[in-house]
Amino acid sequence: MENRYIKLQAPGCNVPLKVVPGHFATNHSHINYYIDMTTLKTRVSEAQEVARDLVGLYLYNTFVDTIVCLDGMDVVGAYLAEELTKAGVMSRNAHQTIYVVTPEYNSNSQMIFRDNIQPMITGKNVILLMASVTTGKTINKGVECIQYYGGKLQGISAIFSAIGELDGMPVNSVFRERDIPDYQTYDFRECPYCKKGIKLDALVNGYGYSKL
Ligand SMILES: O=C(O)c1cc(=O)[nH]c(=O)n1[C@@H]1O[C@H](COP(=O)(O)O)[C@@H](O)[C@H]1O
Repeated sequence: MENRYIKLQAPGCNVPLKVVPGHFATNHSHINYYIDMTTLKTRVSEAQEVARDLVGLYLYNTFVDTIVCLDGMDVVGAYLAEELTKAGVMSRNAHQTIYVVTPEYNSNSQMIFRDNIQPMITGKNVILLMASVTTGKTINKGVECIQYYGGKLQGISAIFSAIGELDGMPVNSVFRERDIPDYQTYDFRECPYCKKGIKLDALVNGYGYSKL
């Protein structure tokens, strides 16, 4: 798998998206490309570039108090906070600085925030930041969690998103479906690869992949 990477560019973005064609299962669907975000999420120069691209998608009259990171997006989240501040996006936090937090998953796979983190969500202007979005089901869980704790959702951002909006809320992304030629996502019951008896190459989630 490591040798099958294809690097794709998006207009205005200086870092490529690495994708691997094949047959993969996420938590919510089967997909024909694994999108490898490893270096975009962990290499400082790449995370900074992604943050610079994402900041342009926010209006300067938006308030941002907290960035909730899923999919291991904390490094990008910290740079996004810095870029938002540099761009003049305001925070209502007492110390004029943005919080960057990650929810915990409980034993029922629900996203939760402990008591010490809840004040960074309740009544705050929140951005949800993800690595990749395919069906939007993970976004729904994140939004449910933010709203449960009383956060005010101001935006959703991702490095890659196959959808442009969810329930009227735009999903801002550096890379879109059109940037990956022939990107397909299937309900596992309808997956044409499975129907042809083609085995899965790997299971993928926000941490990475495990080959099968
Ligand atoms: O389906 C993805 O977006 C996805 C593609 C991929 O190549 N790798 C991967 O881990 N995913 C994960 O699938 C989840 C999003 O899928 P949806 O819930 O279907 O939008 C996120 O947690 C992604 O990290």
